[in-house]
Amino acid sequence: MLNLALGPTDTLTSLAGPTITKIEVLRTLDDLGVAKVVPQEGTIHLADLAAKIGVNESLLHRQLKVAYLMGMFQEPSPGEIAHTSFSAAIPDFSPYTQLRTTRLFYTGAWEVANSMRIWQDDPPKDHMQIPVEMADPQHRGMWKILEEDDPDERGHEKFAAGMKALVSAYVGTSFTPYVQGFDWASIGEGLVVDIGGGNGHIEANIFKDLPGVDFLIQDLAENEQATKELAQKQGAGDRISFQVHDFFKPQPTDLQPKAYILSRVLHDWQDADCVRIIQPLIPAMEKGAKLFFSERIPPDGPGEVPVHKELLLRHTDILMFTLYGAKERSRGDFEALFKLADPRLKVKKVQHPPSTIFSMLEVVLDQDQDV
Ligand SMILES: C[S@@+](CC[C@H](N)C(=O)[O-])C[C@H]1O[C@@H](n2cnc3c(N)ncnc32)[C@H](O)[C@@H]1O
Repeated sequence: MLNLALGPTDTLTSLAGPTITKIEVLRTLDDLGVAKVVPQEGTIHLADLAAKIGVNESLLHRQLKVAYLMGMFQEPSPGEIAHTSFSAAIPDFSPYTQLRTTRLFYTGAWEVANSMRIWQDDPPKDHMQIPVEMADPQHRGMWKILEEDDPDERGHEKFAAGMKALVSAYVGTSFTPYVQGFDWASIGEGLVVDIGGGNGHIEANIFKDLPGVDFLIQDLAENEQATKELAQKQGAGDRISFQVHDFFKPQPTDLQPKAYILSRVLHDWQDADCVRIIQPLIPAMEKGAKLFFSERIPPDGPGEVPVHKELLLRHTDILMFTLYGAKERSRGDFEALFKLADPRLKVKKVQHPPSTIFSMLEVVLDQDQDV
């Protein structure tokens, strides 16, 4: 509707101009911590605000004047700055805003067209065809850059915080879809392993709802301390533990988990890598373990979900290509992928909880089927 009202040229002018500026202004004000200094109730004078964050008053005012047009902050009387409900939400979402607008993500986006020109084979012949890797002078992968380039040496910690902010934003303060979206009743008591579980923020928020279940977070060593600290802080020190584990390697045989969780892991990887992540889980599945996935699942066909929701799903599909040469997968894509990993893998249930953009997918091994 808006495109029709504006016409093609104004739509393009808006996209290539003000739309980009809006994102830049959000990033700038977020980076400066403006939303934390503006009081939740009442106002703060512009001069005081500028002094508190240590910037020039008139430069700040120019950024704020764009922000007002987005419904972000307001100036109820000249020089007095107050929150709107939108700007009040900025601090909680800040880790994701900062992650999504980092140099790393932007430089990758610059290379998407170049990557597409040379990406003729699927899977590609070498990693150099991935946009982020093409943009990096040393052609490092996304996780390596994250680890090595963060000025505070906290790249992984910041990434995990971004993931937490994203989940919290969609489901309010609760992680309910992780509790309601999987068949925990069939698990009863025992161990559940979260593969690529980051800093364990999901378990730290659901363990109280699942009294019989202990969780083991497996991830890269960079996430160990953060997981332990978070578990302690939430009073889950005896329920949530951490194991450094590369998910391409065989699973430790002594664990015998009731289920594995893979939340937002597969969308970072191309099909062949996903197969290498799933196959080490088959021995435990032959003993009854289930797989619980949480992923964005775009529709197989048009019109299956509302346009605004499909846009949220397709936006990360492009992002996954930019960062990893990977993708978001529809239910059909997942079924084809599981078949590739082991033909006995069956999608038992897919749930699309209304309160989140993420879907919950349960997969079991059909032991009666011959491989
Ligand atoms: C997109 S994050 C998802 C984090 C968490 N599961 C969530 O839903 O918020 C992907 C995770 O995979 C981890 N990861 C990347 N490569 C890995 C590897 N080879 N072995 C284990 N974990 C890895 C990252 O450190 C990161 O925590």
